Amino acid sequence: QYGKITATARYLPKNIVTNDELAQWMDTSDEWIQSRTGIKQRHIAEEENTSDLCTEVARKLLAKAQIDAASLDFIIVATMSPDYSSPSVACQVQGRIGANQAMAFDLAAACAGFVYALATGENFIRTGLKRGLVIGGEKTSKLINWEDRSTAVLFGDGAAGVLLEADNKPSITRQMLRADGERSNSLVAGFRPTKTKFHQEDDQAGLTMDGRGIWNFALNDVVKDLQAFVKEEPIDLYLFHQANRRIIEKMAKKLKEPIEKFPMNLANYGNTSAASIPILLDELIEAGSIHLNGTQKVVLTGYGGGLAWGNLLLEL
Ligand SMILES: O=C(O)C1CCN(c2ccc(-c3cc(CO)ccc3Cl)cn2)CC1
Repeated sequence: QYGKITATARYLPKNIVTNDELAQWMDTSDEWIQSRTGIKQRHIAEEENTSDLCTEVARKLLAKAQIDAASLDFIIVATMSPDYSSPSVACQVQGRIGANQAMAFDLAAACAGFVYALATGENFIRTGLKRGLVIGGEKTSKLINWEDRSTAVLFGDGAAGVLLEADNKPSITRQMLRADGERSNSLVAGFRPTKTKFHQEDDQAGLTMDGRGIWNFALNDVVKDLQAFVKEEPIDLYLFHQANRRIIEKMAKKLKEPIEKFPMNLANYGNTSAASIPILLDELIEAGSIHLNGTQKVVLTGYGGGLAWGNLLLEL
């Protein structure tokens, strides 16, 4: 048996912050942000934390699929911004929706997290589990250094995910998961300093990113592996992690594929890290661009902090 995506859902915190709003108290401008990133606005959670965003997604998935939480075998949450080290976000979701038969754990692969998590869910189904949730959820707004205009304007909060169920036909037909820890300082966030009787460390400044380094990684390593991954196979849609419009345009050019195959919604959400691909997937299904009738070849590509990156080939 194989995994089949049978429902998708997204949840965005209600507070929308426009570029102009940021420009009121940060030395930036709508013109700079839009021209360099393609971002126009982002959702920033207030009292809601990552577990709240992911719980809303789980509730929507159960309602859409008309299934009972107790019928779930697993819940995997991909996040770089969990509420706690323990309990995991996945366990918090499991308890809040009453999925008392589901094992549950978080997966940390930053912006490649959803691709890693969906591959992991697929592998559980191929080894016998029947049904589970795979969710990407972030509140990176709590990790960001809001004094650093080079990163604070890029990120947004949000969550989205899929219901994955056993089916006798394969639809996630190829996986490629990669990492390069030698470039782990390319995107750093969430350090917990030791402050004990035995050892004391200073706080770190909040999220830092080597933009140039990740830019080159995306255009070189990610593109090269993607070419090997798709080989000569005709692909209908490429759902890329929504980090930056200009980067995606350059990657499409290097792949010699028309930009129409690379849908982008980052104007509305900014970079939502592990949530960006499932938010895009849910919007495309809602808009009818993806029909879920097994006729389309869709590649999901996550890439970012770790460095971690990965591709999945879906026949949706
Ligand atoms: O134009 C400029 O000056 C700047 C140049 C640097 N930029 C970047 C660079 C890298 C990323 C990025 C981030 C992640 C993390 O999710 C993953 C993947 C990527 Cl490609 C996003 N923006 C912004 C505009």
